[in-house]
Amino acid sequence: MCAVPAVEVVALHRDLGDVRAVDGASWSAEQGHVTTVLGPNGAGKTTTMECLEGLQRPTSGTARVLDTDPWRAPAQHRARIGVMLQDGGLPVTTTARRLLRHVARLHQNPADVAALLTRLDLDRVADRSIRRLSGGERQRVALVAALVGRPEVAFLDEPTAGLDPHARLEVWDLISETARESAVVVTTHSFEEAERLADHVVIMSAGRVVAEGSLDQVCDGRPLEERYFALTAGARR
Ligand SMILES: Nc1ncnc2c1ncn2[C@@H]1O[C@H](COP(=O)(O)OP(=O)(O)OP(=O)(O)O)[C@@H](O)[C@H]1O
Repeated sequence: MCAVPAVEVVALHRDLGDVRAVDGASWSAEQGHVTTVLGPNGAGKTTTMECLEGLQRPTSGTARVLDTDPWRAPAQHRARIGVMLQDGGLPVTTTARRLLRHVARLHQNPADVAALLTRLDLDRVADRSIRRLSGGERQRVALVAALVGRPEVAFLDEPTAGLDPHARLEVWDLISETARESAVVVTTHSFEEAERLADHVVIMSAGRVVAEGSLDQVCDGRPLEERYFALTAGARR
């Protein structure tokens, strides 16, 4: 018997006005794996993620998460999913600690907020309003908010963009640990991040998937960076 993948995208199209943001993409992500999605600006990564998060409706094709259509999913489904959006999307008048305790209370079996704050070096700023945090601090709060409910699937849109090297290591460590029990899907522009984290790699270009597989399969004996440039040459839009 073949288990259904935690995340499945099949022939996904998404038109936004006269732009075909996603153009027939198909890929999947498994429980217990970090799947990294790479691709040039405008390749359709965020649009695909938003279809999987139930924030956008596919024009055609399917996006399924835990064998459920995210667009029509009930609240119980959403509680099983963690989402970190590219622009954070955090309320700014509350403190990180209050926000994260609130999010934790929405879940049945949350992780320990205090331990996560310490782990991501946020203790010092946790009682300050989010408005007064640095960009990198906010980003780590957004990551904790996505993971505190111990989601079965986590979608992390560029989780380490702009983080300092210490913070990046802490975040990579947390993502790898999370993936022991979940499916984690990470969009990134960092080859280093993909090489360190990925069990599975998807490369998108101009709305399509141009490569998918393990790092070894996608790289085929060459550096990821070299493969990426060869696969996406001329496709920026
Ligand atoms: N609301 C919108 N209306 C029209 N076009 C849009 C809209 N949102 C996104 N697009 C276009 O859809 C395409 C895919 O955008 P998307 O944000 O999915 O790319 P991306 O791969 O996430 O890029 P980046 O690496 O810059 O985050 C781009 O050409 C973008 O300009």
